[in-house]
Amino acid sequence: MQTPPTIHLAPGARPQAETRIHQSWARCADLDPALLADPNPLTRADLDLRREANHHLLRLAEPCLDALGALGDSAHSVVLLADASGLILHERGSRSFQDKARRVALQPGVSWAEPLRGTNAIGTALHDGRAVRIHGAEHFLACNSILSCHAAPIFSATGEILGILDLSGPADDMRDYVLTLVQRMARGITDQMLCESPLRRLDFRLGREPEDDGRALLLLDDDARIAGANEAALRALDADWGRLIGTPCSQWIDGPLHTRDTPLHRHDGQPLTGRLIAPPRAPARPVSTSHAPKHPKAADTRPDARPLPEPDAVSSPLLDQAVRALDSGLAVLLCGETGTGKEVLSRHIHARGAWRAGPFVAINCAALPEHLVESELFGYEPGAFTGARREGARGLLRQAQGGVLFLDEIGDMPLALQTRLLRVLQEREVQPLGSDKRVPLAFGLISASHQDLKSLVAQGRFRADLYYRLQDMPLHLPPLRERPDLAAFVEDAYRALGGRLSGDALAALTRHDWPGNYRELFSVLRRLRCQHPGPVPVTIGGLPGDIAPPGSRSAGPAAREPVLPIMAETGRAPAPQTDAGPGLRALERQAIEQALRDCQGSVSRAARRLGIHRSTLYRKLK
Ligand SMILES: Nc1ncnc2c1ncn2[C@@H]1O[C@H](COP(=O)(O)OP(=O)(O)OP(=O)(O)O)[C@@H](O)[C@H]1O
Repeated sequence: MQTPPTIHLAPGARPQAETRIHQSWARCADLDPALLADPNPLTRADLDLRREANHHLLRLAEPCLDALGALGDSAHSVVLLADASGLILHERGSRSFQDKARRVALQPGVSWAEPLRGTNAIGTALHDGRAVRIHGAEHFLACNSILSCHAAPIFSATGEILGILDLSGPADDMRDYVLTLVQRMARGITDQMLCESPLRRLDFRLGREPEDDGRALLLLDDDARIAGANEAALRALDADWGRLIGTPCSQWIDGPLHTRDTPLHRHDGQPLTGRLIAPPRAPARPVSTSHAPKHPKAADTRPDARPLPEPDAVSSPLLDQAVRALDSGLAVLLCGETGTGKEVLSRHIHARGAWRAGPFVAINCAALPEHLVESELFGYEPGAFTGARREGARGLLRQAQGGVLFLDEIGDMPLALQTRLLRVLQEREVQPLGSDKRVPLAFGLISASHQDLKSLVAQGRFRADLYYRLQDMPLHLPPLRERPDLAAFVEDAYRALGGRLSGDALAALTRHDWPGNYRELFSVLRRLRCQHPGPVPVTIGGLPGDIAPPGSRSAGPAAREPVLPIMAETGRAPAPQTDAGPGLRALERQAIEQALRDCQGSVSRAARRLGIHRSTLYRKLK
């Protein structure tokens, strides 16, 4: 163990700073010396990927890095931006000090998390979630005593640490104002994030006179619930993010909210002044349906008239996370097997989030015709190429302006197109074919894939930088078989169709693997109900052959009922029918006619009830 540090408290510094540094030393006491001695910087390519993964933070921090970098240059210091794990992403400032800092691995590509570098400003600020200065011998590693470092966490609007801003200089040149400056800059990055949110914002301050404690900002959703806050707002309301987020604003602030400065009151009667600020406008209005794309299978800009299955215990927490992320400008990536509800969830995210006034544009990247892909996505000017529409085309990306762009099956996007898409997402601008103008884009971005994008990246089939750009908030939709409440879910779903299941049938349905997930389950249940329209519970013998265990199909009275050979929309071939016989066609016909009668002749509804596509039903009716 090294000698405990000498604490250099700045004049006016609070004594707990000393305690915090001692606590950090205590945490570091058992660290592995090998880890500390050999910081291994990331390769350039890996560092680029980490930067890409933090592109949102980098874009917001850029002006601060420039401003602090200029200061660092004149003060022989460096300014550093680290990600939420403590890995240094960027540096600016004095070249001569950068060289010195590199000797102790204070450089991009190296993590300064406490477990790897001992007590230090970046790692300790990250651990404590609070700004800190670590000066000279306060550093756990003796080699770092040449440094005087000031670091402050950068918070998201809901209180997660997104990264750390740090200004480090030589230990013999300690300046007291630097920590306050770094902290203000870090808070400024959070404020910028709140100001860019597509939600309404309440700018307020304690008292009636302007003060110098920074603007208190709250993001409000349409129900006037608090969706985000900065640190000044936490101080002004004497609250923390955990208590504020999701609660009605009226629980904390009394008084009418206006777009001009208005006297308000804190819940304990303290006077406040505040005003509502409208969200930044999207650069263009949402499109009308008359601009619907030529390839309806590849893209869908029409509102979906079908009612969405309501979020339940499994999808609700995912929905909350996704809405929060999208509203703070992050890209959401939904991963999950086919039929796990990725599109359903994305439509809910659109309906609940701040982009809901705009369109929902779903693009199936697997179905985009390759030769038209560029023009369909990016749009074109009149006469841009042979065969182009005379009036030109806006392109699907612009159709999503002010709304949500849903890139489904993103793993199937051709590599060349990935490069172009990446550029558009980085620059937030699109240049239609044949045009020299760039059009700014503003929309919430949700992507989805049933494939493991990481392994596609490893195989060179998906661009790593695009992957990181799409997955600010990666969410996994669990397959049906992982639902802890699967039995109750299946039973309720069948009851909602008006039928009942015996215990053994329910057990078999619960044991089934459901490779087609919800799509397959609902298709099977609808088919089952069609075969067993009466009130008698369906027994295991009545289940399709691939779901009932071998031998069970002859067990009960329902076992004699044949299974209709209607192909379920699971994307798989129908299971082998053990009891297929000459009467099957007649039975199928009977089921179809019954469904049509039940649905008053509506082919669409009958097809839905039978679990087949409308076109399949038309074919069978011929
Ligand atoms: N939680 C749920 N409860 C009931 N039905 C659901 C649920 N989630 C999805 N579904 C239904 O399952 C079907 C598939 O849903 P969806 O298209 O959203 O899945 P997906 O993951 O996007 O599928 P794919 O990867 O094949 O595109 C839809 O008919 C949808 O209504």
